[in-house]
Amino acid sequence: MSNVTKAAMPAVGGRAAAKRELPEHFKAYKHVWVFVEQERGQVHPVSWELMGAGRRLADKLKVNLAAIVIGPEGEATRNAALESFCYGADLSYLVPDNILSEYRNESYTKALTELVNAYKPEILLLGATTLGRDLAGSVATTLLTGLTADCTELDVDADGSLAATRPTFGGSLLCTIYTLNYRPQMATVRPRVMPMPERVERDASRIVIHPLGLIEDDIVTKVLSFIPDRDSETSNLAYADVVVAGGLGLGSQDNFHLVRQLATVLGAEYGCSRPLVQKGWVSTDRQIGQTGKTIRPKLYIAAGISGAIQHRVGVEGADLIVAINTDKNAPIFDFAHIAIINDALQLLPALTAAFRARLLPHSRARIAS
Ligand SMILES: Cc1cc2nc3c(=O)[nH]c(=O)nc-3n(C[C@H](O)[C@H](O)[C@H](O)COP(=O)(O)OP(=O)(O)OC[C@H]3O[C@@H](n4cnc5c(N)ncnc54)[C@H](O)[C@@H]3O)c2cc1C
Repeated sequence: MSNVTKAAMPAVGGRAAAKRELPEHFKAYKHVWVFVEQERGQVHPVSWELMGAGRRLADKLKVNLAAIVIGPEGEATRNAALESFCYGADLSYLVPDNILSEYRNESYTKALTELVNAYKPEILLLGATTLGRDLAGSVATTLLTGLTADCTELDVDADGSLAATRPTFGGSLLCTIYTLNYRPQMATVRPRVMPMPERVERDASRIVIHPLGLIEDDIVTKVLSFIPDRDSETSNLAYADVVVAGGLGLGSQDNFHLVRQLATVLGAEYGCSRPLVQKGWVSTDRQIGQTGKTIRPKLYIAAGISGAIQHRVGVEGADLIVAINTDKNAPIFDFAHIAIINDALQLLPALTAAFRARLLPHSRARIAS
């Protein structure tokens, strides 16, 4: 509704023609906010990644960066607010209330929209996690403002507008989306898309505690108990230092064990391209790419993966990409740092044996000492 893409702009006048003067009541909207996502006392690292991105935007706009911490009363919620200063916050808005113990859309939407209406940020960023996506959508529709989901780049234009860039047309194009005439300008970013800023020990400078005027009877949803997903803790793919992945070039589900074996020897996580998930060879949480996980490992080994754009966007933040492919013209060689033109079915077991011979004596020595 309120979002304008470059592609949809009128030919004459460009974006400037689509921008009207901000309505008077939006002119007071200032500063950049990052929603600090925490559940059961654990802050999701995407929140700190967003603090890094938010800091850059706030510096460009010469405004403050605020961390938004919503959760139950107690140390964990307060610690999340304190920690936000170490990742660059100038101030933190804290809504501590036991009604917020478990995430529920109604109570969190109420808390965040109340904060926005009271303190008026011009930019509001959230992680594109399950919780963040749910919350961002309902906050944007409640506030009747624009939301750009799954951004890969955030910047500020010369006129101070948020330029939120994301893949479109199945990842083959990037489009930059503006929320010109509404506030706040909202965006979500997936974990690992933005680099993690360095943590610098800093004292809390300013915490604003905002009381939430909500009682349990006002909330329709009740949380009876929390049962973690059996598989939710099995993969740390997005945050792994070393990732080994396989694609259709492996030829069969049975051959995927070659990827797992190398990953085990390297102490790495394993992943795959989308077709392997679609074929049911590998579980969904292992998919890497635009519609899977974004990774930023120190080392990424891709075996039998062609390097389609939708895969590339999920891996190009890796420090070192080693690609194994039989086709010397495979697109993955356009962005891999080391290209190995070879049969993955032969090379993967050879690499596993070589690393096992080199690494295992060291780990045995470490265990013994
Ligand atoms: C909206 C949308 C979203 C998508 N999201 C994602 C996503 O998140 N992640 C993703 O990965 N894809 C995604 N895709 C799919 C993507 O476009 C590609 O189809 C997919 O990445 C291809 O997977 P692949 O590289 O495993 O297979 P292929 O493209 O078939 O490539 C197989 C490669 O293996 C090589 N090969 C063959 N035999 C061997 C061998 N013995 N040894 C070594 N190499 C060999 C071949 O030369 C080839 O390069 C998406 C597509 C769309 C339209």
